[in-house]
Amino acid sequence: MTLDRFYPIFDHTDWLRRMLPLGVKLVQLRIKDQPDAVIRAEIATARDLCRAHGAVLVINDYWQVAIDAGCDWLHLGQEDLDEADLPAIRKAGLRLGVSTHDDDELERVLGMDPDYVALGPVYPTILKQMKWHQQGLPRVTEWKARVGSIPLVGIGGMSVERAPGVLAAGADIVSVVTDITLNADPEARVRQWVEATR
Ligand SMILES: Cc1ncc(COP(=O)(O)OP(=O)(O)O)c(N)n1
Ligand SMILES: Cc1nc(C(=O)O)sc1CCOP(=O)(O)O
Ligand SMILES: [Mg+2]
Repeated sequence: MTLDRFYPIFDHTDWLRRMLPLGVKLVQLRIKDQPDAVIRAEIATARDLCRAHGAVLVINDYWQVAIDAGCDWLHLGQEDLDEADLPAIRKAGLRLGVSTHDDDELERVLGMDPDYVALGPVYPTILKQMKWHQQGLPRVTEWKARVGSIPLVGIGGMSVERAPGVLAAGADIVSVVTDITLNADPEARVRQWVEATR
């Protein structure tokens, strides 16, 4: 399966309702700090919306809920991987994307046969505090050489204007949050993303 090159991340299914009709074909639901019932309901709704629009849905963090809901894709970071039951995830047939930020993390995840590898933050991000400031484009090129045929996702500080350079440096996919969610016109911005990455 070839994943779309445009990979937005949203924290609520209201965003999916708005953006899936515009041509988003790969999307992550990244919910933080919500009660279990909300998380389960949101994941089930996201699953149904993405199926209806022919889009690939990636669930961030909540691997057990994703299994229970019959989802197809998960994203896990390094700390998530410490807690996750990888054999159960694989047995359930879920595909797995993983975060990396340095050499040790990359070495660790290459042994897990991931379905994509994310590198970040390529540019500085305002979304969350991280101990890494920015990896830069040469690092994207280095990571692609190391992951080979595994799809490489560039994340962190992405914009429509930066995406072509990140793809040219070796990323297969560009993932983005605030360039869309903080934009004055998120729908128009998503249309620009779709245009720039198709
Ligand atoms: C595509 C993509 N890349 C990286 C992340 C970050 O995952 P993680 O390090 O587990 O941090 P949180 O997103 O859970 O705060 C991601 N979600 N998606
Ligand atoms: C969720 C996340 N993970 C990152 C990583 O480097 O692992 S950077 C990031 C935030 C991306 O948001 P924005 O597009 O607004 O910078
Ligand atoms: Mg996580």
